[in-house]
Amino acid sequence: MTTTSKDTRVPVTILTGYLGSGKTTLVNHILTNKDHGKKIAIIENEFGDVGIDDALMAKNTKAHIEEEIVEMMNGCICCTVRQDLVVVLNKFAGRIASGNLKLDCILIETTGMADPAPVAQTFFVDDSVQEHFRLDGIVTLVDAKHIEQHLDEEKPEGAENEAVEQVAFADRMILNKMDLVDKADVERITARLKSINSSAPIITAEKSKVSVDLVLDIHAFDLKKTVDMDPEFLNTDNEHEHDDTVSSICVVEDKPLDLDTLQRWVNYLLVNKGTDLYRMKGVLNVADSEERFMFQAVHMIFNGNFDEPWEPSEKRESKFVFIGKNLDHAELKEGFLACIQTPDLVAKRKLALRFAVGDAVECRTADGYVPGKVTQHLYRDDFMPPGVTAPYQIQLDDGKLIWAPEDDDKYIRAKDALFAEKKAKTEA
Ligand SMILES: Nc1nc2c(ncn2[C@@H]2O[C@H](COP(=O)(O)OP(=O)(O)OP(=O)(O)O)[C@@H](O)[C@H]2O)c(=O)[nH]1
Repeated sequence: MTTTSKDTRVPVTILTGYLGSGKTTLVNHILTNKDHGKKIAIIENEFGDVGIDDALMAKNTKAHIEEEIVEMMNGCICCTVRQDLVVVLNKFAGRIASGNLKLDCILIETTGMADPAPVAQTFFVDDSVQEHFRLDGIVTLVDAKHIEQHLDEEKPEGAENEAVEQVAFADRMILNKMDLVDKADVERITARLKSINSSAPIITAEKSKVSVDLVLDIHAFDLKKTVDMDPEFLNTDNEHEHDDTVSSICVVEDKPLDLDTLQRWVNYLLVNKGTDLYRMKGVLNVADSEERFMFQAVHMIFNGNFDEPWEPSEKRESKFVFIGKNLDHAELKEGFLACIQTPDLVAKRKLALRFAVGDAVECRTADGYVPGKVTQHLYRDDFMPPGVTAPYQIQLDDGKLIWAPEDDDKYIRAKDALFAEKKAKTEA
């Protein structure tokens, strides 16, 4: 079947792009932008065993989705769950045929590790899918900061480079994260993308903000062009192989995590493992917080914040997904579990502090350093931000109770430190 102006089949967009390139951000943008007036169904696919994208989707986004959103988890859409895609599409077709659903388009968000070709193939080899749906275009998100690393990656014998495939099969590319690169980078990357795929227009964007008309219902997929590029495109026996040095690990844990320990550990990972750790995502249950901690990292770039409160009906548990190359699963799991706030961990944190309860100290206040005594370790009150504990509570000599945000001389130091310092200098 070919596309004609009378074609009433529902257009389907395949949204692809490497891990962390901004696909979910684009879906959020489309769903919260009401101006396009389109009724859109989203089909989501996640690489790991644990679904996180649904939780990462903003509440206001969800309000626009109604019941159409479908999340398909556990695996890769281009391999194991391809048949599930056919089932979901046929379910939509049934609802449309019975008048229960009217859709202007469908958006399939693939995993960052998916090869878009086998997903696109579904629209030409499955009769029922072909009858009701038309592949409108493959839109590839490109992370301007990290794409070169992924295009350059040497792959094991026989394995495909997914980042290259995603660029090669694109009908349109969105060169995203413009805020993280300069003009020279953009020129170099654009030339590189064009050398792989000269026909797909490249749109630059920040935070995946592009006009919806440039992405949906664009009539961009061209079967002839695709078969010319890849003569095996329609061959259903053509197996593709992923690079199995890239893997994912998911950890789910219901005991609350210690924010301070978690931050130190994540910092360690970003600094020491950021090259091979392509992606981290988490929805975390942090001790002393009624709000969920939402967590995202792409290589060394990290975003994390407390978000909406846990719903009363929601299970307070942490879900953490890591995706990367040559990951040491046992080490990551152990590192994560070491962030659980146990009595031992709390005792260890107290032991690591420089001053004991009762020690005479000086604290920096608006009036300079003021003397006082440590009254409590790991202090917390309701006025403090979620999850945060201060290393010390101190009673100043005038009776006032304050807390020190860090165990650092900038905030708290030994009593008479300045005097001792001056004395040492004079003696020297
Ligand atoms: N600095 C910057 N960050 C961005 C931009 N667009 C998206 N991000 C951030 O990049 C991270 C990944 O974005 P997502 O939209 O979740 O990426 P994704 O492609 O859906 O990720 P996967 O589904 O894991 O492959 C998030 O922390 C986003 O906030 C951008 O233009 N600039």
